Amino acid sequence: MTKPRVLISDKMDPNAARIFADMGCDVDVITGETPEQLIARIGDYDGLAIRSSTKVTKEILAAATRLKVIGRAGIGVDNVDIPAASAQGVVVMNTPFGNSITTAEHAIALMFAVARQIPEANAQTQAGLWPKNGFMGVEVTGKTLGLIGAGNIGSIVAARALGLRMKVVAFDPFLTPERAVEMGVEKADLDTLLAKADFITLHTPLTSETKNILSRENLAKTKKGVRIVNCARGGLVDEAALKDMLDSGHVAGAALDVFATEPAKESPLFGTPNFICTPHLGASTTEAQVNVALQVAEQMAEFLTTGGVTNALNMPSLSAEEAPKLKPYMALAEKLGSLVGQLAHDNLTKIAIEVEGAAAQLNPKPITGAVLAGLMKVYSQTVNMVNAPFLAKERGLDVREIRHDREGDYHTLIRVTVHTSQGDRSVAGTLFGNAQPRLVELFGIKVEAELDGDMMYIVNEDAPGFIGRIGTLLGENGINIGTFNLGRREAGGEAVLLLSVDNPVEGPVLDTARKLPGVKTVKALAF
Ligand SMILES: NC(=O)C1=CN([C@@H]2O[C@H](COP(=O)(O)OP(=O)(O)OC[C@H]3O[C@@H](n4cnc5c(N)ncnc54)[C@H](O)[C@@H]3O)[C@@H](O)[C@H]2O)C=CC1
Ligand SMILES: O=C(O)C(=O)COP(=O)(O)O
Repeated sequence: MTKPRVLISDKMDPNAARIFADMGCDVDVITGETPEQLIARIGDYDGLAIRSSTKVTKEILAAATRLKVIGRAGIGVDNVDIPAASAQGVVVMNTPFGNSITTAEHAIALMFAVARQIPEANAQTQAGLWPKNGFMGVEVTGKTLGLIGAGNIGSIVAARALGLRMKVVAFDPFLTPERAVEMGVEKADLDTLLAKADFITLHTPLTSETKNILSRENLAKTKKGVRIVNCARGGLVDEAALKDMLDSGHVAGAALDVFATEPAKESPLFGTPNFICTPHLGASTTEAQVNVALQVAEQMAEFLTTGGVTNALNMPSLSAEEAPKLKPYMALAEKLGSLVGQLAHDNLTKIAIEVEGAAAQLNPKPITGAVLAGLMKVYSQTVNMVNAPFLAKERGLDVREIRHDREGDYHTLIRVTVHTSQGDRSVAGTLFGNAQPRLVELFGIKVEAELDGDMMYIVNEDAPGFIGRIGTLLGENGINIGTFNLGRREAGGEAVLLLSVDNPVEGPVLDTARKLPGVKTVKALAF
């Protein structure tokens, strides 16, 4: 098997490259390239490991024909076009905790730096000015910290602030009252926070809701003398309004680690008194960088070599332990989806995926993803488990997952039922020896067939002589039959024939087969 190839395109701790190599990947570290250079290169890689500098745009994804996974050594993934990656079937994963302590500590460091004007005092002292009377700071003890966003980083900042004997007021619509009590913070709405806070720190992602959350209007609602720290994402604070408020003295100090446009090589804020900044250094400690590098490389290599999925943002997790168990089920699910897609794909509005017996003990999401991927191969060459649920949703397909713990005739079963203009159609399959996918039911008729390679599907009136006739037709056209699977509703009723053939059955042979006496349907299938 050829090794998966991974590109590390942002500066990352060398442990990442080592882990990729140790876990069986070929890895290249090529950082600082232009988008054009990356577009020219990306087609050779199965995995792309990034931090925040590489912007994974639609254009880059379009050139990434082999790409299976993007791994973000860090938290924020706003530099990745996730809908485009999902549509293309590329898994996007991050490392949601590896740098949170470090980033929380940076927020606290910046809070102290603005409270005591440390950067400016340092600069003037080193310039030989000894400005002992030029600086008067404030204590943080007893002050109120307004926390916007109380997730992983916000919670750590809150704990540190409480340790510094501050009061913490938090605004986060998803913070439950119980969790607020547990954290020792007061849950508040945004206006209350703005009115109460002596310091405000931000810890939310940049979304349509949080963009400009500290707008000019909201900044005007803050207490005079407030100090503001943004270590989360540029765009949360209106930078022009912040400049005006610092100039007027309403805001006593501000510290930004992140800017609306990065790299921020110029800004009206630069040079403003009581304004300090760092170049997106929130995650830049040795500890955090080792954490995220190890984690992203492990997650990506595991996905590329075993199919295990951890911390993916566009697909359900699948542990390395689960992945081998699920693999044969996913193969069965994809084959059943594909069979349904090839035989009954017109006007599909609903699909139900039922798992029974041993299959019901497994994570249902990958099974559903595989059924949908098989089903939609009829429409799309690039569909896979990652993008199939998105494509199904886009098409308005109603997808249901049903679990039956009981065992029926088989110890494990997956049944796929679609609702078509002709009514419900159902196929079911099992695993022989827990490994070999087998079709066991086709549109209400019991059969037993391996779905593999080129096949032919025939529905006919069950009557003597038919099998001979079809055998002769295929033989005359040089088509060798591999396996022959027959099922029927009742003697003399409707019969289904599934043949595996050594080469595809072409149109003229299918047409002749359709004209044989008693034949209702003939179709070539491929798996
Ligand atoms: N400066 C840097 O180098 C770093 C920045 N970050 C950024 O810090 C931010 C926070 O990261 P985490 O705490 O790990 O994320 P998280 O997902 O654990 O927490 C985010 C919190 O924001 C809350 N939130 C969402 N919408 C909100 C809204 N409209 N109003 C108020 N709260 C809202 C969520 O409910 C959640 O609790 C992210 O943007 C991340 O990218 C993370 C690491 C390093
Ligand atoms: O993890 C995050 O969200 C960060 O913003 C850290 O960014 P970086 O990896 O330092 O470019």
